Order: sequence, then structure tokens, then C-alpha cells
Amino acid sequence: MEINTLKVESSLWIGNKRYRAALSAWYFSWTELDKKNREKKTVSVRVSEVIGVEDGRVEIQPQKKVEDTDRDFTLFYVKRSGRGSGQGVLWSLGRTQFSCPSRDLRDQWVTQVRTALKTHSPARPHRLLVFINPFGGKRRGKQIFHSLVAPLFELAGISSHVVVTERANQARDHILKKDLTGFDGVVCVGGDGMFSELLHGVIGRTQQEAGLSEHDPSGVLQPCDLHIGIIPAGSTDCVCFATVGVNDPVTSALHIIIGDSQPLDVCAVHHQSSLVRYSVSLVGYGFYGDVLAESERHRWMGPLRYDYSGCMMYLCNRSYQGTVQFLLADPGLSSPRDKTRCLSGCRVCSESTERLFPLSDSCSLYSDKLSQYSDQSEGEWMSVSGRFKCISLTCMSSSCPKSPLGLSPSAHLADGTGDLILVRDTNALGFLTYLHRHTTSQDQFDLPFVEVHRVKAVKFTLPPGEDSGEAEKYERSEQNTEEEEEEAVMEHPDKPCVHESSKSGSLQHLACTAKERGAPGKRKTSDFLCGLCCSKPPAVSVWNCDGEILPHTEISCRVHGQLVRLYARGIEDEARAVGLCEDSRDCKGKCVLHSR
Ligand SMILES: Nc1ncnc2c1ncn2[C@@H]1O[C@H](COP(=O)(O)OP(=O)(O)OP(=O)(O)O)[C@@H](O)[C@H]1O
Ligand SMILES: CCCCCCCCCCCCC/C=C/[C@@H](O)[C@H](CO)NC(C)=O
Ligand SMILES: [Ca+2]
Repeated sequence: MEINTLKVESSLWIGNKRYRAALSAWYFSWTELDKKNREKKTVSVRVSEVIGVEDGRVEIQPQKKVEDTDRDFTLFYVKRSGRGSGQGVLWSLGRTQFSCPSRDLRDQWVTQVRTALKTHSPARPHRLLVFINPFGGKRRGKQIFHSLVAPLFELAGISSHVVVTERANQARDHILKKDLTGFDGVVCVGGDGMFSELLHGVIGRTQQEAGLSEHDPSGVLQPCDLHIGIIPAGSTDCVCFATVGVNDPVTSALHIIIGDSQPLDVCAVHHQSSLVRYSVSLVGYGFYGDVLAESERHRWMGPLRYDYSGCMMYLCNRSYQGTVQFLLADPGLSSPRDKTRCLSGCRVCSESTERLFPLSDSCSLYSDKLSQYSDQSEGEWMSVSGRFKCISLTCMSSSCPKSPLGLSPSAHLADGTGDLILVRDTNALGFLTYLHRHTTSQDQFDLPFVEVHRVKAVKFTLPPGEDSGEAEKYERSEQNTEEEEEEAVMEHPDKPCVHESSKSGSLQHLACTAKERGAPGKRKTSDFLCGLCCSKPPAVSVWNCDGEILPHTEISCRVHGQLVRLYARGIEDEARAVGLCEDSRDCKGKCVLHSR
């Protein structure tokens, strides 16, 4: 066995086959040798993707089993196991058992691998604070963590302090107020709502400690060092899906273990001079606000509530008036219609790091963090007024299982900008075409009533007269009283239903008038839709901010580039990552692993 500072090499056996195994600063690789010492297949694993090494023959799934043989060791590492339901690559735990000629050699291998992990994969977390929402998604959060994630953390030597939440906002408050000394990161087991709690906790805590106010709409915020991990166990899992490419608990756990780090843009939403909320995936008015408001009444349906409410609100065919003002981002850097995708190691995002934090160096990424707006002239505000089906602002693609390419397929995770999508009022078929394109690879922006802009900031105002159209007002108009509906029948007995149905490609008004619908008390279940849509439609919608309804309608938004960091690496390019990395002969230097 040869040992120098960065290299270990010896013969090892896997089963009855002999291999030449080598450990360098970057790779652990093993090459099969035939009887004449000719090299056959090579498998290479990056040191940064080694999960752990154990003495003996060890299995951890489905249950931990240890056979403490004194010449064997077991290597655990990231294995790419194909493409998930989304755009990304599914990871699983790879395991290989090696046999050495002597116990001494076995001990040297185990020690050297552990040393290599400490030295060459230093960003790994050692201690994590984990919040499990037992009620998120299909209510499987606890089971997912204990059966799939905890054994991996234990294998990797990560100690986790677990809090099973008992109320909404418990995780946020814990991060804001409790002692976090010794924790390298916080992890949520849940959906986008749980992620949002961690996001608010981490940003708020960082600003408190930096002595900065979160309320100044044009203020600069301190980027956060504490990493956030997401174990997906929610209904939409949009943030996980858009930053990892799949919503798979094991894949996410492995990204956390190896200490991947993905910066993320965050949009701060203000009302006048107060911070309302932060968002990473969607600040949406009109359709997405209405769907959320409707879905909240049907939480008992679980993840299906969004499909149900989506159909209902589509049939209601609403649109809303307003004025959107926005500050364009530099069009020379990228465009929402340039047909590129933000993938792992994205050039646009890497260049943005230098632009957003010009004085920082790679060792202390945020050493001079507060520079992002100070030396920039804001540019000119643009303005668009009219009637909109929906207005969406997203800091990232917002891909999710329902929409694998997302709301804005070419948006970047960490470029300091958001994409503003304005969908003007159109007929129901047009809007259906727009929505349907989210589920295919057809360009949803290539429609005459849709425009998209890459922006740094957005403001929304209501038309004069709709001054204080706050969320409560929306709630009131949604819940028209029986008396109001009786009145509608009396005043306009022949007023047609405002919703339309699509039949054989042509749109027809459903034959339904107020008189035909009858008084609310006398309605059948089948009249429910008419009750929802034909009551006086509200003039004002609500904002959906990452799955929460905002209490204000007139808001201003500003994108803070790379404000937080997730344990993720963006979406891996399948062609460069899957299958190729484990065999240097097959990849011919094309994979991420061997192309360096
Ligand atoms: N113990 C709890 N009881 C009630 N609500 C909770 C509890 N813990 C967390 N919450 C709240 O539940 C909300 C929804 O949870 P979560 O995001 O995990 O699941 P989801 O709504 O099903 O998924 P998604 O957000 O992806 O659609 C969160 O906003 C969170 O604040
Ligand atoms: C005819 C088929 C219509 C399908 C329409 C699919 C449109 C999907 C667009 C998905 C956008 C998701 C944006 C993410 C928002 C999340 O922040 C939020 C919280 O989980 N989710 C929702 C549903 O508001
Ligand atoms: Ca962005």
C-alpha cells in the first residue's frame, strides 16, 4: 500500500474479483483486474460524494445489519439512479463491500477515507436542527424522516435535534428566538409552507444579529450563513423540486449530507413601509391567489385541494384590474425567453455572485455582503395597466410535479432577478391554453395576451376607487350572504351565469340564470359551482405568496440576490450526470466527474 498525503492505492477484493483501488484527494476509484492483471471496468466515486465508510460488512437498508469481519470495510456513496418524475436526477445510497488482505490494511483504508472526507469535503454539516410538520402533504413527515432520512444522517455522523411541530410558525419562532449555537443548518420535513417558515426564521434571525431592519423596502439585507435543507413531504414541494430537480426524500438527504450549497434569490414583499413576507417561488395575483384562497377551504382534501380549486377557479373565469410597475433587470445578462435553463453550476448565476458581491472572495463569500444595491442606479420604472387573469412574480423557475418546467422555465435560482409574468384578460380557451402549456414543453409566453419581463422590483396598485381592497374584503365578497344572493335573484332574474364551459373546443355559457339557480337554501349540490362563480365576482383578488394569502393588495416587491443558501446544487444535467460518472471508460470524459 502506497500512502502519501493524498493517495492510497492497493489491491482489494469485491466478492471473488480482484480490483486495484485508489484514493486521491478527489476520487475513490476501483478497477477490476483479470487474471493477467489487465484492467477492466473502473468505477469512480468523488470523495465529495462519499457518504461514509464503516468497518465490516454493513447494510443500513431496510434495516441496519453489521457483520464485524476484520478484513472488510463498506463504502457508502451517492449513486445516480436515473431520472425522477421531474427534470432532475434521483440519487440513492450506493454501497460496496471491500475485502483487504489484512486487518491492518483495512484499518488504513478506513482511516484514509475518513481523513479525505474531513480534508476534502469540509462543508458538510455536523449538527442539524430538524423540524417535522406531521400534518404536511399526505401526513407522512415523521415516517419519511425516521425511516428514510435519519439512518442516512447517522451513517454520515450527523447529529440531529428533531422538533415535531405542534403548531404553525413554531419552526419560524424557534429559529428567531432560540439558541442556535453549534447548528450548521436547519432542515424542514414538509412542504413549501414549512420551507417558508425556515426562510422567515433564518432571514429574520440574520438581520436581527446584523442589526438591520427588514422593513425598509429599498434596504439591503444581510445574506444568511445558516443553510436550509428541505426533505420534501408536502403537497407541491415546489422549492425542493426547482432546486434539486426531483422531490425525493433520499435525494435531498444525500445533498444535505455532502453539504451541497445552492444560493437562492429571495423576493421581499412590502406594504408601504412594512415587510409583509418573503417569497422564493410565487408572488401571484388573480388566478393563483384565487386558487389558494379556494383551496384553503378544502385542506381536508390534502394535495388534491389544488386540483379541485384550480378547476373551480378556472371555470369562474375571473380577471382583475390593476397597474403593475417594474424595474427591468439588465437585458444583456439573460432573458426569460432565451430558452436556456438554470442547471447545476449555471454560468449566469456564478457571474451574478461576482456582480452581487463584487468585493467578496471565494473563501469568505459574503465578507462584504452589503454591496448589491449601493452602487447601482435603479433604472427606469415601466408601467402596465389593464385587466389581468393573473400576475405572477417568481425568483426561480417554480417547477413542480404539476409543471415540470415551471412558471418560468428559463428563470435562474441565483441571478438576483425575478420573472414577472403578466397574463392579460382573455377568453377561457385562451387561458386554458396558457395553463396547459405549463404541463408541456410548449412556450407559455408565446401567446398574444402574455408578456414576461426579467425584473429587479415590482409594484402593484389598484385602480382609483378600489383603494383598500384588502384580503378581508375579498373574503367577504367570496362569502356572499344568502340575503345578497336572494337579492340578486330578485333584481336580475335573467342575468346569465358568468362562467363558461369548454365543449368540443367551443366555449358556451352554461344555461344558468339567477332565477334558474334558485335561492341558495334550495340549491342542489350540482349548483355549487354557480354559487361560487355567479355571486358578484370580487373586483379585487388576493396575493398568493408561496402558498400563503397576503393581507394586503397594494404591495411592492424587491429581489434580494442570493439571500439564502440551500443544501442543494440546482438541477443536474441528466446527460452529463446519470450513469456516466461511475464508469470512466463509458463516459469518455463527458460526465461532470471526468470533464474537469
Ligand atoms: N403542527 C402543525 N400544525 C398545524 N400547522 C402546521 C404545523 N406545523 C406546520 N404547520 C403549517 O402547515 C402549513 C403547511 O405545511 P406544509 O408546507 O408542510 O405542507 P403542505 O401545505 O401540504 O405542502 P405545500 O406547502 O408544499 O403545498 C405550513 O405553512 C406550516 O406553517
Ligand atoms: C389544464 C391543465 C392545467 C394545469 C395547470 C398547471 C399550472 C401549474 C403551475 C404551477 C405553479 C406552481 C407555483 C408554486 C407555488 C407554490 O409556492 C405554492 C405553495 O406550495 N403552491 C401553490 C399551488 O400555490
Ligand atoms: Ca432569480
